[in-house]
Amino acid sequence: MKATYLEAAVGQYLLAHTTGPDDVLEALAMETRELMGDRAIMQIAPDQGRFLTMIAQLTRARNAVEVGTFTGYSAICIARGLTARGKLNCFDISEEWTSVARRYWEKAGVAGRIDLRIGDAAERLHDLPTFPAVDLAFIDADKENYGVYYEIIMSYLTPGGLILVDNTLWHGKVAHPQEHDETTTAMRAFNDMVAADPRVTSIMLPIADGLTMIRKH
Ligand SMILES: C[S@@+](CC[C@H](N)C(=O)[O-])C[C@H]1O[C@@H](n2cnc3c(N)ncnc32)[C@H](O)[C@@H]1O
Repeated sequence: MKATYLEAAVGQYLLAHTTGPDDVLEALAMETRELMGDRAIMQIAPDQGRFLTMIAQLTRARNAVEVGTFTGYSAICIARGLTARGKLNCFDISEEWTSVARRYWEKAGVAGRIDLRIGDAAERLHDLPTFPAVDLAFIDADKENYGVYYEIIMSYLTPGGLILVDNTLWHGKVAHPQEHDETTTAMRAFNDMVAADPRVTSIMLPIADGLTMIRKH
């Protein structure tokens, strides 16, 4: 369970009362555990996946961006929620991990709506076309660079567009000033920056490891 700040029974209850993943996502989660071992923890949780699809549907998103794709679970969830001719541009540094993603995108029937760019997202995000504007983004990569990705995506984001950011509670450590490790400090700085950003309205949701939803004015 990713919501480590919740009592385990409450976390299990919450998952049991959320529409679960389909067979393709279940198989992807299983293969990711088999291939990646401990690294499989990087995959988003099933309730987050459900949330991403719903948000894409509710916002009628057409042009989405994902930073941090890994084996492709969140990308499937976003792509499934896009409008009929919607596109998702994914960014990741790993050919190896995203080769699994490509296989599962085919199985999920969403390969045709996803473009994957391999390389450092801080550089590759600048390759995005300026039209159509981005209306939905998901940031789930190296935490120390969240601020960089946020600023680049903001420059492509349409007014009213949404950025969703994963791991913003960072196991609850951001709320404890005695925690000073590099990632906690980076995540705290990112959260403070978003909360003070006059360009946006934001809400931090206790879903999985913390998911912040940010709407550009
Ligand atoms: C937490 S995982 C993403 C999990 C994914 N969203 C899912 O649903 O399975 C983080 C990913 O960010 C990628 N990453 C790390 N640093 C990066 C960078 N500088 N640019 C692009 N991707 C990066 C890693 O290769 C890894 O696949």
